[in-house]
Amino acid sequence: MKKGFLNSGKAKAKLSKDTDLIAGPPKPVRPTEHIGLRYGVVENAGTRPEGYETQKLVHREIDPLAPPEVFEEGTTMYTTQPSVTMDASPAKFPDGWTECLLDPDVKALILATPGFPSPLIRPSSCKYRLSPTPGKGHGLFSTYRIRANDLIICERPLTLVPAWMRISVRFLREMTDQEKAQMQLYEWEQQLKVLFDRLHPDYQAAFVKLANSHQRDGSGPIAGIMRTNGLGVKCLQTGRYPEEEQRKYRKGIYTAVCKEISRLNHSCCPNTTWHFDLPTFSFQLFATRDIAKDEELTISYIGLGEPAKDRQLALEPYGFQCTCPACLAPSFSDVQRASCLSMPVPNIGDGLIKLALIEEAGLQGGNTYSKTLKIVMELCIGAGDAESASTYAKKLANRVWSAEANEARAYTNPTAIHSHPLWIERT
Ligand SMILES: C[S@@+](CC[C@H](N)C(=O)[O-])C[C@H]1O[C@@H](n2cnc3c(N)ncnc32)[C@H](O)[C@@H]1O
Repeated sequence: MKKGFLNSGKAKAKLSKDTDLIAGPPKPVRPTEHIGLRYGVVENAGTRPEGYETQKLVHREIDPLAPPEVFEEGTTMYTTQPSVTMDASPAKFPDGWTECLLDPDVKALILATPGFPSPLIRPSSCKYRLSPTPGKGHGLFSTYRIRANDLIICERPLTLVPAWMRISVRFLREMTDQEKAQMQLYEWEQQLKVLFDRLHPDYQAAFVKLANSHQRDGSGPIAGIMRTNGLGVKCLQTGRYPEEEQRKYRKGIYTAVCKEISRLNHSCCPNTTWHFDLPTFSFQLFATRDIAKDEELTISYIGLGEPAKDRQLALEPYGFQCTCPACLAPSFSDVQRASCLSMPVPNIGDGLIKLALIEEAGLQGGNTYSKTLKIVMELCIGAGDAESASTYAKKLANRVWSAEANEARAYTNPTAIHSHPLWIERT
């Protein structure tokens, strides 16, 4: 679409879904940092202090192809990705699309991704069902035996929004911190409502069916569902935020809600893991070990290296007590986890022991397992054993979700190992 097109009568008559909106306050308001989101039961949740003025957001239609530098600092953009026409329906576009709230430079990054938007990579068949699960609401269960590394689900999220956002709130002098936090949640909901209204009715229906563990902390209904079901997307970093701010405030990280994958319950020994694939703009869910028919599929909502009591603390916003095997036997599993994850790998034998111990702890979906496989592969190269090195490269390459898989793909046969820098160095 050409610049200026949006002002033409033709454009107004035929508003297409690739017409983006930007949101911003009517006059400059000093942006405020998140005070920190509360959860659980918050007193006076959802009430607005007397005299509080709701921020009126101004939405403007813009040229969807406008470069990021034309936007004012602090502008966020409502955009549909991949872009579809107004009459798009899930039946016509089974790959689906996502309603996004993006920083303009992140939208530019998505559009510049080689291959974007590629069609979804579909698993050979549907291997799961949604069923009630005692004490956990609903969950996903396998309908077939699933093998380790198999792709189980591939889906585009319904929504994608920043995990951290500048939210303009006109604070009154007498407001307490609690009230300020409540007003941020209130204003956030107003912005999310615009996004929700852009969803296709079928997607809206799927969204409102999802769990909400934030019903008594002042989160609006849309924010509550996002806080309960959002999966983190870290690959949309544009270098705008320093690393420290990314870690501390989750700046530059996005959170996405899915119709299917958001139905997965948590386990500290999960049997699946997921990865966001930018070219297809989709989440891919993989089995991290063999899964029996009718077993519940689980992911981890949190980091798994910490002791059970810290993990439970991190799970508090989700409002449940974890009863996975590791949490039921913390005195054993805390030691088991800490020792296998920190075990040094001076030789191939120790590497193989470490891999077996990580499997025993149920942590084979994690980074430490991939990193150990890589070290074992490199130790095999050092020992001049191209055959074994390629076997471990193959295992690594099959772990599509891991950061190391891409590089390993080049070394999955013994001849290719001869082109590995470490092999060249030793010969
Ligand atoms: C992302 S949703 C998962 C799907 C949800 N069970 C449903 O019915 O749609 C997260 C919510 O599921 C429940 N949940 C997830 N894992 C659980 C677990 N291990 N034990 C108990 N409840 C769990 C909690 O209520 C949590 O807030």
